[in-house]
Amino acid sequence: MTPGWITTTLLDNDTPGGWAVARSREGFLHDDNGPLFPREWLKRQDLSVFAEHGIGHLDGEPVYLLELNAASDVPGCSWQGLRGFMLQGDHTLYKVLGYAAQIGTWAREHRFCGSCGQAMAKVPRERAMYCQACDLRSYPRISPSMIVLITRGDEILLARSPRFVSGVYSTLAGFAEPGESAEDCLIREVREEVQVEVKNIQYIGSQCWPFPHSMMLGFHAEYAGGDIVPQADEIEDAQWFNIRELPPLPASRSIARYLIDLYLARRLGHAEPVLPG
Ligand SMILES: NC(=O)C1=CN([C@@H]2O[C@H](COP(=O)(O)OP(=O)(O)OC[C@H]3O[C@@H](n4cnc5c(N)ncnc54)[C@H](O)[C@@H]3O)[C@@H](O)[C@H]2O)C=CC1
Ligand SMILES: [Mg+2]
Ligand SMILES: [Zn+2]
Repeated sequence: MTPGWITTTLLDNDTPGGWAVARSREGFLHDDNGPLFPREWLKRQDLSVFAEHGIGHLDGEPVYLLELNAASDVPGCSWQGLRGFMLQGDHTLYKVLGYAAQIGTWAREHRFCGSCGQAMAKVPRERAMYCQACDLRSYPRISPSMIVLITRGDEILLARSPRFVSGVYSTLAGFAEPGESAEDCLIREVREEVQVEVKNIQYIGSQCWPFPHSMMLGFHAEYAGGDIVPQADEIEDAQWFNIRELPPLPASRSIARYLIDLYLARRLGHAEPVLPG
């Protein structure tokens, strides 16, 4: 048995047993033991199953996703969105659910060929959908996004979007566009969002962000010039904050929070945090 969570495409839906998670628009089903259920038990519940996907092995046991048409009532269980599992509880289980969500969404959105419109079929032993007419394979979509902490000595640049929880400020982020390097994207996003120039861009680390399919690439950059001008509509407010007087910050498991905590630790001589993958 290999411990931990390993994704796979090798599972056969006709082989009984293993664990299963159930996902609807309301999130994942869970009870007091969490979101993993014995698969055969789950399939006996009154669920409207849209698709079933073998997704991986957890501590050597196969795990399947039951993608549902709608949330239904299962006695003793309730539904919780993926963000709730990200914020608290077992991080490995959150990784299982994050992968399940991305596979479920992608498979649902790639039932038909984007080129000719015919039905696509699952490719055996590969996470891909295939159109025979076009000889076209569609793989799960991952959207690279840059996220950057900009610093100026003891000050850090944080901003808030109108979508954030009230009071919370975070690092700047944005999606890569075709034709850009990671650095090009970072420089463009920072210019667009606050009209500031940066230098000494350093890659720090990455995080899968399955909301719905981002891959966050985290950077540190130093301020090089310009006065903050927040982008209309996108940025409600942006400010330089002294590291000793910070506003409410993003959730502790996010890479945004990690980039901030890492800089604080280095600046103040504290132990460095660990980035949850
Ligand atoms: N894990 C973390 O700590 C954080 C993650 N994020 C994530 O980073 C990503 C980018 O952040 P934002 O500032 O919202 O992006 P952004 O600054 O690029 O603005 C969002 C806009 O980008 C466009 N867009 C949406 N999906 C896209 C895609 N797949 N490719 C290209 N453009 C797209 C839309 O017009 C949308 O309104 C989001 O997924 C967000 O949830 C943002 C901050 C912290
Ligand atoms: Mg942004
Ligand atoms: Zn086609």
